[in-house]
Amino acid sequence: MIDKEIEEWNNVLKWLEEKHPGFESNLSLRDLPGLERGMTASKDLKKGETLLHIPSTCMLNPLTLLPNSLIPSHLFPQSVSRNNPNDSTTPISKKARMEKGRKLDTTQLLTLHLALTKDSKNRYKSNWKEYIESLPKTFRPWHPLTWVVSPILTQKENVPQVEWKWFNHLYDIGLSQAAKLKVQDVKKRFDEEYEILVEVLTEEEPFKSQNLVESIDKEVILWAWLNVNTRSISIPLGLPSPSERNNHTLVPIMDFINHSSNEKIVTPRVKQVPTASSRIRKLSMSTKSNGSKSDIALPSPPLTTNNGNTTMGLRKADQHLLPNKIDFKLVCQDNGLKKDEEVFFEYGGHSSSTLFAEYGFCEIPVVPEEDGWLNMKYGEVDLTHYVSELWENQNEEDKEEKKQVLEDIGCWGGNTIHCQPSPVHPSHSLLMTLRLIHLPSNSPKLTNISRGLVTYVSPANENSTMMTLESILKKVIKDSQKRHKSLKKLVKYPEPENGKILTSQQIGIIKMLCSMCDEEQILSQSLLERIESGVVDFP
Ligand SMILES: C[S@@+](CC[C@H](N)C(=O)[O-])C[C@H]1O[C@@H](n2cnc3c(N)ncnc32)[C@H](O)[C@@H]1O
Repeated sequence: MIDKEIEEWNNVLKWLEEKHPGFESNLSLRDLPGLERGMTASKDLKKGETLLHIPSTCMLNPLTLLPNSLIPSHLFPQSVSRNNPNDSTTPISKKARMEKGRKLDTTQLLTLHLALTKDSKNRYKSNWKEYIESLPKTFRPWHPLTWVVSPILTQKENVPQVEWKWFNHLYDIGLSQAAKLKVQDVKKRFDEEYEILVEVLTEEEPFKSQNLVESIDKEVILWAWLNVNTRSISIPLGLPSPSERNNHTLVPIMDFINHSSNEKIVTPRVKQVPTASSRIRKLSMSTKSNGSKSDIALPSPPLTTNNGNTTMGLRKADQHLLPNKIDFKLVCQDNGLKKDEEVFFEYGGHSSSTLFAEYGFCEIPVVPEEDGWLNMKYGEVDLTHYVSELWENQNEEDKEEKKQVLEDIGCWGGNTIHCQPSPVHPSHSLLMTLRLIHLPSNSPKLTNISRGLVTYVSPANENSTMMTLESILKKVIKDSQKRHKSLKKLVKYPEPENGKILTSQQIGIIKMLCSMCDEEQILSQSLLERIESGVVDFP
């Protein structure tokens, strides 16, 4: 197994070296049993030395795919002007899709490309074959999306039902309401994309005549979709909004780098630099570049990017980045790297529950004690579920009016508590939501609140707000302790009906979920103590 992975890794390197001039790497694959696959320094490296240079030609996105694909070109996302007012993030109905002419966004197109490589008759060969073979082979059983997508349809492929039931049960008993909401959100996105791709396979030629919908089943699409969603990097491709759905790419090698938010160990952010050959062409071009500064700095998920300072000796005026002519470059951080030290970068400012729902892991502090959690850069507890319960008790008219006010001041949603900047505090949105919940119907203060002129309502309102926050925090702690206990029980008493000892992977996942309980309890307890000691002057 490990030999196979090393062979696949060597094939990718060979492919990059032979077919993609400009590729440079000082990274090696770390593939040890029990450890997450990752990238390490191949030798001692000093500040500023190149860790990795990935040419634009080897990236997998609609622009590189268009001349190299059997997917009909009319399905590709259209390169139109930005900020098209008709673009929307709302999914459109099948009828509307047909009337407008079917188009796939980048996520869907890349998912389709990966899925087509699994055609049993091998009709869809990919120029990225070596890269695709290096991708994770399956996301079952560890990615939480797979815990809520039943493998029933794939029984023919012998996906073990017993294992799925165990993970589905784990989802029920081991996830906080906040994490469940986020996993459900991922599922909703997957279900929508799946429906669209089935339509494409069923109705578009040549897929329709080839009856491809039979050979590319849901399990294949799930595999492809999760690869795209857990591994792509934002980049300005000049494709229409919503940008986070269109302007991203798969990037060989770079997508083997794991996440950390620890500033002491992460490399400087990924730099986007002009593809070497594009510099000459670019200087003689009179057309306007699509790569404005704001495009380049686009911080959209899954992985953050930054142009940093452009390198390659270009003058400031020449620093345009052209879609499809952008390389990625990683350079060594200030304190250098020792040979075999792991290389990380930050995927984005994500909380544990977001990392878990989207990528299937969460970050655990080096010292997983109280201080460790309180010092995490993105430490957070999401109270949405508890606030929604209170919100439901408001009368309908109140709800509408207050929701509008919260939207006006940008405080609708975001009911979280945070540990940075220290000490633990509620978000402004959470405070404003609780203050409004305690505001009498038709209060004259609503107008000034909606104009952003007033945030503090009255001592009595603040008192009620703090009491509610206290009671929510107590509930969070209680629920989290209960969940922690159930998780511990799972490890202690493995499933009686199959009598099997848990695998190390199952135990690892339970430990991760227990850590998320620790984070919830430590942050909530810390805020509770602040409130109980009389700190009520939150801004
Ligand atoms: C972009 S890939 C990184 C490479 C990946 N480890 C691999 O084997 O191909 C993202 C995935 O890596 C894993 N990952 C990334 N950072 C991690 C971390 N700090 N701890 C555990 N798993 C991590 C998660 O499974 C995530 O979905």
